[in-house]
Amino acid sequence: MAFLPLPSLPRSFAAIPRPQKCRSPRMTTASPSAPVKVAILGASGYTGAELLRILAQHPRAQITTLTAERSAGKTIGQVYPQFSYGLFASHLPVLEKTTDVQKWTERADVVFCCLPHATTQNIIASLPLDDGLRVVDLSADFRLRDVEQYHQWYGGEHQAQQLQKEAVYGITELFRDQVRTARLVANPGCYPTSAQLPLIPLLREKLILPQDIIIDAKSGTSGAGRSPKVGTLFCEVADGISAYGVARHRHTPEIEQGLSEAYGSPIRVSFTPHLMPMSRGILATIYVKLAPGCDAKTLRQCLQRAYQSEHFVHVLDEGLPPPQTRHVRGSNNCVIAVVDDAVPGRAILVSCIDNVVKGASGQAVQNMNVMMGLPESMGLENQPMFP
Ligand SMILES: NC(=O)C1=CN([C@@H]2O[C@H](COP(=O)(O)OP(=O)(O)OC[C@H]3O[C@@H](n4cnc5c(N)ncnc54)[C@H](OP(=O)(O)O)[C@@H]3O)[C@@H](O)[C@H]2O)C=CC1
Ligand SMILES: CC(=O)N[C@@H](CCC(=O)OP(=O)(O)O)C(=O)O
Repeated sequence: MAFLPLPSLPRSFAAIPRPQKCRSPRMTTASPSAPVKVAILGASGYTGAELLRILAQHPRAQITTLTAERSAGKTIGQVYPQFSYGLFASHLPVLEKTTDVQKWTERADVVFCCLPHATTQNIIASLPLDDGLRVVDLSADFRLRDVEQYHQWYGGEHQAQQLQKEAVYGITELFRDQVRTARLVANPGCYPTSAQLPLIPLLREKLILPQDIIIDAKSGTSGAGRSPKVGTLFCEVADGISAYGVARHRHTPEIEQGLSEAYGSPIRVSFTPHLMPMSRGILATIYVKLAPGCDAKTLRQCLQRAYQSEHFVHVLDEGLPPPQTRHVRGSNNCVIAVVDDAVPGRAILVSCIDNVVKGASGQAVQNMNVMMGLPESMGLENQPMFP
């Protein structure tokens, strides 16, 4: 987070990309060395808290607004004691109500929206996007472009259908050019990030068949958010593992949308999420059918080519043990392994992320960096926490 004096200006900051349809971009009037003013809506939730942890180390971000619902009026240190110490804490504003839009948008260049699904679309529709405000939405409200599909999976009419069509889907490595000029980025879901990073390059190059893709994924309980629910109580989660949303999880259409666009025709997948007795992490084990003439080596080489210049996506060499959640914990990394299945004609991909970092707040900051013309890895250099 920015406490003056600010570090020297990154070269790329001189040419901040213009958002689409922007009438008066806020940052063009600011000095190039000015901090990027950030509002976090839903700061008292897990993804909001993770944004705070990341932005505390971001040299250009200045947090000007934090909002909450039940916790409005409190300091963030009263909600999360870890944020009550030191210089960082003394610069943080008190949590205010999200609904006071006029008041807080005047103090923001970028808004991170960490609110529950369905609540988000009304809030975002009321924001002055035409005035240059840039938004990264962490909820699912703007991820599905098809209005009918949204209705089918989330229920209710979408309240901002134009923005739903306009929003750019923000897996940064795969859609960087669109993210750069977007007014509204739909930050992907955690499971969809873990599945699409390995699958999309393979489907673009048609190295795997579009049929019979099976995604078996396991998540830590922070994925369910901080609001109390029976399903995430200690006794329900500890000492066991459970499948949930079997054959009907709302991330299925999100994954299918990305894979279908990559392949050029509709793809259906079998996707089963599981809840694990751990706080963070996603491990996705993905079973695919190889296109004629391909093997695990062909797939690995394709992924290594696709991600060779990327800071956060790492494709393991042959023979290395598959990634574990503890290898990415607290980092913005996605680590991928590719192996030949014992069954001829099939391969197995193992993909690992931290659900609240690359699966949510880390990717959101990565998108903000791209949108604001900052170095993409700024604030995201954290190494994984192990043990
Ligand atoms: N957790 C994860 O791993 C991921 C989550 N997401 C998505 O990001 C969003 C935030 O998730 P997460 O942080 O886990 O959720 P939490 O439940 O932990 O936090 C929700 C936040 O929204 C606020 N809030 C709740 N109801 C309302 C309301 N009616 N109006 C305004 N604010 C409200 C809460 O305030 P208060 O606490 O004060 O009531 C809290 O700050 C969700 O849409 C989620 O699906 C996306 C990817 C991964
Ligand atoms: C463990 C757990 O409950 N996970 C959440 C997914 C969290 C996430 O990435 O995404 P959304 O933004 O789409 O909520 C779930 O299954 O609904």
